[in-house]
Amino acid sequence: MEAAAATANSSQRKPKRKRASAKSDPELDRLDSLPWNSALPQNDDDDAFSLFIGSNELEGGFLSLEEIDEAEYGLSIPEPEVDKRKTKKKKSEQNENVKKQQQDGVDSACSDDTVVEAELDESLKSKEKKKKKKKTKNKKKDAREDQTVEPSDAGLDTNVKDDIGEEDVDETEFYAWNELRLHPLLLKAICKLGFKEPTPIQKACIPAAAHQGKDVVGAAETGSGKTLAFGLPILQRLLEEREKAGNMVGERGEEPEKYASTGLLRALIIAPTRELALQVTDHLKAVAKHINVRVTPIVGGILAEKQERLLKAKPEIVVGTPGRLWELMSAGEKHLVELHSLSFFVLDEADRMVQNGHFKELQSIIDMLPMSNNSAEDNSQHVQSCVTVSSYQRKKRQTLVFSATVALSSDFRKKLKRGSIKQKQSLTDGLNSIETLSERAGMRSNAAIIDLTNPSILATKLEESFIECREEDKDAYLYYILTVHGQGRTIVFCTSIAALRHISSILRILGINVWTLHAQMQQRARLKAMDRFRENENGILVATDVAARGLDIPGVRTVVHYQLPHSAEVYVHRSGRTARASAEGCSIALISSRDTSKFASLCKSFSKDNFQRFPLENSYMPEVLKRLSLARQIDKITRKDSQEKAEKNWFDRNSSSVELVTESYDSEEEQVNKHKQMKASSRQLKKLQEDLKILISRPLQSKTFSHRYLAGNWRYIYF
Ligand SMILES: Nc1ncnc2c1ncn2[C@@H]1O[C@H](COP(=O)(O)OP(=O)(O)OP(=O)(O)O)[C@@H](O)[C@H]1O
Repeated sequence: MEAAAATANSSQRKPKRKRASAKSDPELDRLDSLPWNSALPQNDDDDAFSLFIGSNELEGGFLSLEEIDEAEYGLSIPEPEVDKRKTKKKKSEQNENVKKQQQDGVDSACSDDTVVEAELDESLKSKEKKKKKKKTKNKKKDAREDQTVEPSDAGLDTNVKDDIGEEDVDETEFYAWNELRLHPLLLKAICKLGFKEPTPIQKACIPAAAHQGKDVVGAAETGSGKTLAFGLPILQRLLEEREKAGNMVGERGEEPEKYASTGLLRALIIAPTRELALQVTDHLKAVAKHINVRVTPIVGGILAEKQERLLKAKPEIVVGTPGRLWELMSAGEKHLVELHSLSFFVLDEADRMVQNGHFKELQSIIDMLPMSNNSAEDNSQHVQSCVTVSSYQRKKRQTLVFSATVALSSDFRKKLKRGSIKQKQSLTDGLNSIETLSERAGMRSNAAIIDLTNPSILATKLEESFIECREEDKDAYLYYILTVHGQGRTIVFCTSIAALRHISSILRILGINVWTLHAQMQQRARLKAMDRFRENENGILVATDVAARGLDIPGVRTVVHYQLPHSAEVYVHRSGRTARASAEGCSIALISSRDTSKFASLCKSFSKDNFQRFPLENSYMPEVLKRLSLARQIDKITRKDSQEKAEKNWFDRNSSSVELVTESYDSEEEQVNKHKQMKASSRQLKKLQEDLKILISRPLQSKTFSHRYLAGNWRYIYF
């Protein structure tokens, strides 16, 4: 049953439902017969001065944010500190202007904020007065209803008193969201987050996913807001169900549970890494701030008891990694296997999950989803829990697949039309793995396929550059970038943990504090590194590609490819950690002779003949190389010492475990020599450390300057 998506601001006309050819559902018929009652005050007299300032009237317009909150949800957003009369006048002029535009057929969603001062005629004023009286009456009536209709467990927090901070919120800045017809409580959170307009991927995906009930395949550059492009439709659907249930309860005085059962898993979002799953959770919680929806991460590294406790709370939305999710689902975790009420199945960074071996787990998870092309009744036969799933909660499940680099074959839609894939279909049957997963997840042939990736796929404001150098000098050029160029947060990407360990050790010896992130770290250490990096606005994170995908850390100004990645996709995701949400950012690749072929294919895959050279000031390099020479010697000695200590400890540990009495087989003379060597190297280490300390105590100066004290004043002498 393709139920028409109701909107929070619908017009009086009840949306017509498109009835599927299948036999009708008495329950749905009963629901259909009920009078449709939008959640917002209606203006009965059609020619009344419209309060709507959003999309065209046929679809129902929008109240402005503060009118919704005041009129409907008992929220008081204080007017900005300006002359109230003027604001009122400006607003009614705005609405008058919009009404005029609507009559001219102009889409008022893009109504011009600088409304021309129009003369407000007497009739409008009298309508305004009548409207005001009616609105107050409505408000009282709705407030009464609110008490009876919206009980707290329906999840709408109707008495949110939110300090949006009137001085910094000009509601006219948020009109761009009107066209997406999102619920006021979502708009409220968006407004508070300061998101002035939807990003292109959100504009393109939300109508299809939230109001047309479609499956979506979305691809857009990194940092373009894909998380909310799938997150907002999920929350919108839950709010609409609850609101509809609330209206029904108002009409019939029954329990809301009957219409909008809570405690069911409604959305399952799968992300490739723990960090990304936690980040998606945070983003969703931020926009779900004013509604009672539980969003829970299911990732490795969280204690099993904690995980069980979280699931016992029966979250409506679960965000997890494939491994951990499958581990719990295959163990029969109740909340995760009762999927009959699932309305959304989301794959975030879908191609990454396929690449790094999660394909099997993903397929197993998908194979547990009830087949989405059954009618509502068939699903109900699979209901294992005692809680019935209301008829509109049994709407078709929507599948949303997102990434910055989703590669779809041109005839993907045709393949979808071919009907569901044979269970054992191998990957070689003309479907790539994303398409296979999408089809197995029940993606329908009318899916909205939205690819906003620009030819280079990279963020528009990303400056890409490279530095050519010797492999052994990469650490020196990295030191230069961090000390001379460095501004804001920097992420340094390596492909190997050995390289990561080398440069993080060198940088620490040079007095630069770095955090590291790689797959061999314990979960707790990884999360701590991420937190510290986020806390420090000039933080430096040295990471392997585990951090490449999806991580959204604000203020990352520079990405350094210390070692080039193995694929163009990984390069895109690495570089996408900066220049997010239309911010500026730069990515710098260190290219040695080993990297030339990889670099050439990278340039080819982005159809770029070459990246721009990074504007290096070579005059700094002599000083830089001097410091690096000392640092490398110190690193070599300390590494050798720690290796010898580790070997000795290992030997002692193992010999004591087998009660073997150990004695040194070195001769007296050898032992004396060893001791002398140790003394010499510790003296050398001390000397090197002192020399380096003097060097780094001075700011890094370019070699072209020589400071001389002359006749009581400083004068620079150029060589
Ligand atoms: N409409 C918006 N206006 C401004 N900022 C937004 C908007 N939507 C999301 N953001 C912010 O933009 C940043 C990037 O969002 P998000 O992580 O969803 O991008 P993404 O496309 O998923 O990136 P990636 O491909 O790296 O996963 C986040 O900090 C998010 O809070």
